[in-house]
Amino acid sequence: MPTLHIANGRVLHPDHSVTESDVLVDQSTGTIESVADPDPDPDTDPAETLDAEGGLVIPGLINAHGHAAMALLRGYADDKPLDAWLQEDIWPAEGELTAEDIRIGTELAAVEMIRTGTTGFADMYFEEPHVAGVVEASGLRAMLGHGFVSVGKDPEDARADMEKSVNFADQYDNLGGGRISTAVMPHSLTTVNEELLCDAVERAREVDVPVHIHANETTDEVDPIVDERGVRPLEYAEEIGLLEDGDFLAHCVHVDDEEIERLADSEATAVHCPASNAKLASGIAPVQAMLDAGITVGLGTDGAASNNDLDMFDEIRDAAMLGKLGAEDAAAVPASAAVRMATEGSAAALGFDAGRVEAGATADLAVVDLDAAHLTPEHDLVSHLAYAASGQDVRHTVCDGQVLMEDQEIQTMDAEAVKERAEEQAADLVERVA
Ligand SMILES: N[C@@H](CCSC[C@H]1O[C@@H](n2cnc3c(=O)[nH]cnc32)[C@H](O)[C@@H]1O)C(=O)O
Ligand SMILES: [Zn+2]
Repeated sequence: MPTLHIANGRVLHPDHSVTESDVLVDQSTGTIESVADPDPDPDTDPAETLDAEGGLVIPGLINAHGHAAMALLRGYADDKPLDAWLQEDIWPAEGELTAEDIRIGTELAAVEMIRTGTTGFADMYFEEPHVAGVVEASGLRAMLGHGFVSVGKDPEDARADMEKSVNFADQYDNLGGGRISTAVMPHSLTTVNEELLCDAVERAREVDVPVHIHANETTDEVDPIVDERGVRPLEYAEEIGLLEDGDFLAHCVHVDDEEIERLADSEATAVHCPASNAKLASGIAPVQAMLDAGITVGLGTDGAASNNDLDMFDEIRDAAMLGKLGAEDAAAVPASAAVRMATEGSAAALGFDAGRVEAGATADLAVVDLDAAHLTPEHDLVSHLAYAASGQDVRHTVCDGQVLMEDQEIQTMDAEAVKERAEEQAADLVERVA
């Protein structure tokens, strides 16, 4: 049975204590076999050793909301609010996206994620079978779904798109050696009409997958629901059958106290996207209040076109910074809470048995190099993860027991070729849109 030995480093445990420990990974099951004191005289001869000397073994970070192929639209349109940005720039460009654009954009995202210690991600986009192909080849873990809207569409086309979302979720769940899971993904509570939303939720239950949706991202999204229905969006969400176990809501920026309570009383989770919310000036989510209420909160970058990178270390820092500003309290969203959002919070939101370095968990890990001026001195390593480290400090990335990056060299993909191809494809896309 092949064993991966992550040796000579320190380990961040689920309680956020740090010890000098070795991690043994059973590569046949992709799980962590043990986290134990370093063995000075190992009598077994592990097939593979990853040297973590001077490094910290952390759970692989999990990006719980995004649109991976939008990496191809990074820097394409900036400095606009959500509605104008989507309608004037992004949707017209997306109208021209081919399956090949999406495959290459997703490959670019995969390279960036592996490079920066992200081992799992959620993706709401289109041409998802091609996304699944990239997930399979890259070795990452992912929760995938076909996103759909009804606004601006012929009702029959919109219904067909909803069916496509259900069929994809049904057919691709648990593929990729179990690394792929799926959800039905209506775009938002305002861009999909009530009838289609209700049907999508019902169909998701039938095929036994969760629902992922953008919720309460901007006031422009909340106000029409309140005006037309006289209820807050999350009450509407519950009325149409959402907020069940496994459902996860992106953003939750403009949620009032009653909605926070409703979400806390439900089995659904929230995914906080601080950088996207700041860049589109959507607002500041009441993250500390959500955590205090007992809501499981994960962390996501959203698409690279509204971030503009997929580095989850940045996201952790933004979550802590914005959380403090929003609560007007420097004690809000402390380092440890922000790190937990990107690890166990995101894992719980996506239903991954990951987000912790512990025997029995899936072996989704990253090793962060601590030997850097910006990570010196070592008063508090959790503080460093939240406030000082970046994805560029990641030395090794492991997912499902497979080494995806060793010594900053990606093993499963040709990073240089992917970048070159993405550059060409993006230029080609811009010509097609013009
Ligand atoms: N527009 C598609 C379906 C939606 S897929 C997911 C969509 O989310 C969009 N998106 C990206 N970032 C955000 C965000 O922050 N809020 C809302 N939508 C976003 C993205 O551009 C993409 O169109 C259709 O024709 O049916
Ligand atoms: Zn989004």
